[in-house]
Amino acid sequence: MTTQTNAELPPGVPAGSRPVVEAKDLVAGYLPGVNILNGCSLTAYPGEMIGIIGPNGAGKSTLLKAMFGLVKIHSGTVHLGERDITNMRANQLVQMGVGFVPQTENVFPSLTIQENLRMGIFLRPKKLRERLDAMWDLFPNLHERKDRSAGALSGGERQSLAMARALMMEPSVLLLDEPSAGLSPVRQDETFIRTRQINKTGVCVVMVEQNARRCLQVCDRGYVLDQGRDAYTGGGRELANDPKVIELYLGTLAKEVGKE
Ligand SMILES: Nc1ncnc2c1ncn2[C@@H]1O[C@H](COP(=O)(O)OP(=O)(O)OP(=O)(O)O)[C@@H](O)[C@H]1O
Repeated sequence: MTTQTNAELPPGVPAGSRPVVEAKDLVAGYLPGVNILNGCSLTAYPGEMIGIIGPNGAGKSTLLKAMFGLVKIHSGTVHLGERDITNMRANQLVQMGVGFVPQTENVFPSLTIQENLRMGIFLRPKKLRERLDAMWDLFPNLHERKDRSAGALSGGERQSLAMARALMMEPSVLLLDEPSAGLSPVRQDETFIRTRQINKTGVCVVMVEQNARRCLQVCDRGYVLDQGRDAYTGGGRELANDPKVIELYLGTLAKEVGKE
């Protein structure tokens, strides 16, 4: 893993901090000989909330999946703290403290809310009660409906449940793939606020988002991916106002930033 001097740490990250998770120079893809990531790097420090944005097909979801062992990494490394987790399997990573919430099919629709949360911690059943209580505190709306089937939930509630399920194992890093996708603007806003609350409980969050402007507003730092590489990185607001980033997003971010 890279040893960073304090001078290289992002603004706001306390001196002496070590990365919680670090992906370095990832080359990865779904099919032999077809790379989607072409040398992509990302570092998240304790307490950070990181946004990954970029044009369609840039490889944002692929980056998260590669970090979670769902896409084969051909070269480059992923570290969780000091430990090399490159190409480890997802079930191992969950045990080690990596949570992942996919964009779709992220709950068991035929199970109740409470049963879904139980599934999230079947590897550590002794912690069930304590973690359930923590989740009811964080997501009181889920508690009210704990015996309701997950299939009957609205999009926003389902997204909350998916996050809660991933949090049952007390991950040190939570990877979220487009948590606001398909939600109304109000529900999107709630999702961003909720995600920030989760982050404030001490979980490092790395999220892919289509809603680039809102994502950059709430995140400490962002990465802009283009063609499988991290083209730009910086503070959230700094990136949102960066002409180069705006240029890459002509037609999307450019218009939105112009409204501010
Ligand atoms: N399961 C898969 N098998 C083969 N190719 C895939 C698979 N999933 C994604 N891809 C390809 O990988 C490329 C990057 O996809 P990815 O979903 O990572 O992009 P993205 O930046 O998240 O895009 P979007 O914002 O549209 O979701 C695309 O060309 C896509 O077609």
